[in-house]
Amino acid sequence: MTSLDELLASWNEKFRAYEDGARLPPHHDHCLACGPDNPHGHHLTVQRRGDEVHAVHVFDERHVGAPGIAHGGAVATVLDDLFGFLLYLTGSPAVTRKLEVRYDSPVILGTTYELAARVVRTEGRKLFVEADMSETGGPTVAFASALFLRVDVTHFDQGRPR
Ligand SMILES: CCCCCCCC/C=C\CCCCCCCC(=O)SCCNC(=O)CCNC(=O)[C@H](O)C(C)(C)COP(=O)(O)OP(=O)(O)OC[C@H]1O[C@@H](n2cnc3c(N)ncnc32)[C@H](O)[C@@H]1OP(=O)(O)O
Repeated sequence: MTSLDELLASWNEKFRAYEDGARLPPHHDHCLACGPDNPHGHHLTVQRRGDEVHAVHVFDERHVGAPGIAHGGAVATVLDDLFGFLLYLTGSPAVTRKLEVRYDSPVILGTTYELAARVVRTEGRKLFVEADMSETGGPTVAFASALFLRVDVTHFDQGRPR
């Protein structure tokens, strides 16, 4: 498991300019949504596309809610984490203060979905963000809006083992 000190050391490396189309780094190796070393995770991979971040994702049996359908919490996890990749573009860490998810249609396990997220407005520390998810060329199956608040690095010290 990556220690907090290792994460802090990687801070500057992660918050740098990324070329259009570049794959963005996971928040850390065990992040529930994007960490490659989390066996329960979604292993989300995300690219910068202009001012947006994009992902292609398939939910599997580990994230089942009703049979054959992704759990709503799993869908929210992925959308929330996708917002976390916008922070690489805005240049500073922030955390979710409020998240609202609209579930338009069931998200089917084993189906490929495309996700896109963007910042719609900033006001001081506040980032207002939106994301949508659909099959290629299809209608939106889930839409999320959120308020993220910029925090400084001491915020993450709260997770240090006591
Ligand atoms: C150490 C290194 C680590 C490096 C790792 C690698 C890179 C990682 C990069 C980035 C990491 C993020 C990865 C993303 C992962 C996905 C996202 C998550 O899962 S995040 C986890 C879930 N979220 C929380 O755990 C937050 C818990 N909440 C808090 O800690 C506090 O509430 C906090 C810090 C967010 C805010 O607390 P306050 O006391 O500073 O501020 P207040 O009182 O809430 O208000 C600030 C402003 O916001 C407005 N506000 C609050 N709620 C609002 C609402 N619902 N609508 C509109 N405005 C609202 C308020 O009215 C106020 O506005 P006015 O400044 O007065 O203008």
